[in-house]
Amino acid sequence: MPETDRYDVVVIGAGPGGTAAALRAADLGARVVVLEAARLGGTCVNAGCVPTRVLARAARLVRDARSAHEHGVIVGDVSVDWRGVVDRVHARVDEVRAMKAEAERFAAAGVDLVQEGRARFVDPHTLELDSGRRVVGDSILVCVGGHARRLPIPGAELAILPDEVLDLPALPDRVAVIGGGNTGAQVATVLAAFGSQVTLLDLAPRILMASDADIAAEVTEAFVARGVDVRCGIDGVSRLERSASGAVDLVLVEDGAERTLEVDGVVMATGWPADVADLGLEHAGIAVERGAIPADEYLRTVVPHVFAVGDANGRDMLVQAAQFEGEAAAENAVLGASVRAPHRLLPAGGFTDPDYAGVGFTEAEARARDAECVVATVRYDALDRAVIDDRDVGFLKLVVDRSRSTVLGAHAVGEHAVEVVQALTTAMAAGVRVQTLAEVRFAYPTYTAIVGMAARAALGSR
Ligand SMILES: Cc1cc2nc3c(=O)[nH]c(=O)nc-3n(C[C@H](O)[C@H](O)[C@H](O)COP(=O)(O)OP(=O)(O)OC[C@H]3O[C@@H](n4cnc5c(N)ncnc54)[C@H](O)[C@@H]3O)c2cc1C
Ligand SMILES: NC(=O)c1ccc[n+]([C@@H]2O[C@H](COP(=O)([O-])OP(=O)(O)OC[C@H]3O[C@@H](n4cnc5c(N)ncnc54)[C@H](O)[C@@H]3O)[C@@H](O)[C@H]2O)c1
Repeated sequence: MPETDRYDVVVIGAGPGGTAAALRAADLGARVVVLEAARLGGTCVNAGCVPTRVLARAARLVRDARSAHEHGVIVGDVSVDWRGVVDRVHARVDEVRAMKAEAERFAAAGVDLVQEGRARFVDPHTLELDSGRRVVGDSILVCVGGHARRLPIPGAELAILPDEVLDLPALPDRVAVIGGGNTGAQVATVLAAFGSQVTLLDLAPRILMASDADIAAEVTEAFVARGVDVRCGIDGVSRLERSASGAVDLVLVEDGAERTLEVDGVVMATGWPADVADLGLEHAGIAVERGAIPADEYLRTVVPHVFAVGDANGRDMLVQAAQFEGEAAAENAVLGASVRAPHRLLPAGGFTDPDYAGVGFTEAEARARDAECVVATVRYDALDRAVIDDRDVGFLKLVVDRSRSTVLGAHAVGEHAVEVVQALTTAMAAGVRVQTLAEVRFAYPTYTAIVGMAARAALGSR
């Protein structure tokens, strides 16, 4: 007979969502176990945010080294040692993993950690691991995250997924990135900075569909200025074929006509379905919809003692959302449903070049609610610090209500755009009025000074 353990709360997955959930549930006095099939930390640390940030930093270094002569600094020829870049990524990931020390934090909180393979439901309260061990929970928090989607097209095996970029033996001379969401845009930025000729393809009419439309337009313009071929609104990618020269022929349909693009590599960044294929959700009575586990505002699935958190529920696929949802679900599981998602303020940003970020309503969302809302945009070329640094591409757009008192949304592109939006998120969380933001004295010369400029513009413009 396999061993069976009983817990108040069983957490599946130790990414940002599962880690936050387990620690919160333990904090509330529950007996908690975390089941993790792979490395602690989940997508974020091991394959997502952290490696992407290290690559983004290397890409900036290339850019800055190439333009150093404009500042009177002579650097000489700049080239990329791809193996060196990859080694650096792995080293930084290990450093961040060590810093996060989930196992130690679980032990200190009295949370059991079981790493005996993948967990799957055998009934609504019981999970079985690859080892055969069974774990029973009063509540089960499904924090399994997701994975990159491989398009179901002939020759798909000739493409790589975003986390496989680091496995490339060398940088491709010509590369097609399919999908211009946050992931595809970041992959495009990095490969372009490292010298690849990048074509970015998307079915959607523009890249970064989740962002404010002006953000997408500005990032697109910057990409094009750097030689990235951005092709949105394509009808589809039909197939990939190995060409006679050993390259890959990517066959796409654009404006109704079939075209072939010869490239040396293809990266598919076309979506992020939940990791549910082998989770046995059918044994718990839960159906998957559009690649995710449906959950209500309290993060409960159709089975009330089973919660779906983070990327697994397919809503806001961000670390900050997963952590918030993990804590909320833990409280709802232990204390009874009272904490709701989604979150009112969820800043998000992408580390392309230039950076972009947003919080709150986009202009389109705000106008759909009230066409008379006020929008003020200040461009980086009016910001002293951006001009001083020669980083004057970008803008901050502030969306405020028609009475010009409340910030409804903020969207920025440009150097340190994510930090600029973060500053506004803090103000929005504190309910700071536009008038107050306009009166704040910002240190000179700083990027965040643009917050005061935009607030003053919002008060002045009709
Ligand atoms: C390239 C890339 C860059 C990103 N950059 C950012 C960024 O800059 N900022 C940001 O906020 N977000 C970013 N994200 C998104 C972010 O990584 C995710 O939103 C976040 O990791 C979701 O956390 P999670 O806990 O829901 O899932 P995950 O982090 O995916 O963790 C899920 C865990 O569950 C485990 N698991 C899965 N199935 C089982 C099973 N059956 N049994 C046991 N264990 C299982 C997995 O091994 C994994 O450890 C990025 C994503 C990608 C792909
Ligand atoms: N910096 C960050 O915060 C960050 C970075 C990466 C990912 N993420 C999150 O992870 C999640 C997944 O992001 P993602 O970019 O991998 O996926 P996504 O679903 O956000 O974007 C996929 C893109 O691929 C396009 N696409 C789909 N099928 C296609 C096809 N056949 N041909 C051409 N284009 C096609 C879609 O139109 C879409 O623009 C998102 O929620 C994102 O917010 C966040």
